[in-house]
Amino acid sequence: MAAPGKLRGLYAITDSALLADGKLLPYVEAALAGGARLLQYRDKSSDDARRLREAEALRTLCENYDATLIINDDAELAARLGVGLHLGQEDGSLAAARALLGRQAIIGGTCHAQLALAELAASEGASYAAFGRFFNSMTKPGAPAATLDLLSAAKARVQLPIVAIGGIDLHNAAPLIEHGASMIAVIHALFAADSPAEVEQRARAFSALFESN
Ligand SMILES: Cc1ncc(COP(=O)(O)OP(=O)(O)O)c(N)n1
Ligand SMILES: Cc1ncsc1CCOP(=O)(O)O
Ligand SMILES: [Mg+2]
Repeated sequence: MAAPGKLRGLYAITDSALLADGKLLPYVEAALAGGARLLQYRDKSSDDARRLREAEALRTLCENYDATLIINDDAELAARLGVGLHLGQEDGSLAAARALLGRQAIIGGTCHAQLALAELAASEGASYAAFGRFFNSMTKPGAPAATLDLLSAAKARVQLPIVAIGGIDLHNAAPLIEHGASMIAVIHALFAADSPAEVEQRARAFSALFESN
C-alpha cells in the first residue's frame, strides 16, 4: 500500500490543450518543484506512441521529485510503466486494476458525489476516493456537483484518503481541506499559466494550504 504521506497535498493533473506547444515537461516540472505529490497524466488522445513517450518522460520527472505518476483511464499503460492509475465509473474495474498493478500501486476511483461509490471503491482495493466537481470547472463542466457536507460525511464513513476535484483554485481550496480532503486535484488553476515560474508559485501556494490545516 502507498505510504500515508504520499496521499496528502497537491495532486496536479495534466491537460493536453493547456500543455501543448512544448509546455508539458517544463510546466509539470514546475508543479513538482512547487510541491505536487501526485501527478496524473490525463490525455484523451489515441496516439499511443506519443502517450507512451510522454508518460515515460513524466515518470522520470516524478522520480526526480519523489512524486508519484498516475495514468488516467489506461490500466495497460500504467502496468507497462509500473505506475499508478485513476479510473472513472466507465473506465473498468478497480478490482481488476488492483490485480494487474499489485498491492503497492496507487489506484484511485472517481466517486462523483456518492458515498456508496466510495465504499465500493474501498472494497475493491482503491487507494483513494475522488469526489467532485466542487466548483464550476472549465475542464469538465458537466461533472456532477459535490458539496462540503458530502466531504465531511465521507471523512467520517469512508476508510480511504479523499481527493477533491473540480474548479478548485487558490481562493476556494482551504474549506475542502478543512472538511476532510487529503488531496486537492487541480488542472486549470494550476496549469493555465503564462510561465513555468507562475506554475511553481501556484503549486507552492496550494501546497502551503496543507501546512496550516
Ligand atoms: C483525481 C481525479 N478525480 C476524478 C477524475 C475524473 O475521472 P473520470 O470520471 O473518469 O473522468 P476523466 O478524467 O477520465 O475525464 C480524475 N481524472 N482524476
Ligand atoms: C477530471 C475532472 N473530474 C471532475 S471535475 C474534473 C476537472 C478538473 O479540472 P479543473 O481543475 O480545471 O476544474
Ligand atoms: Mg476516466
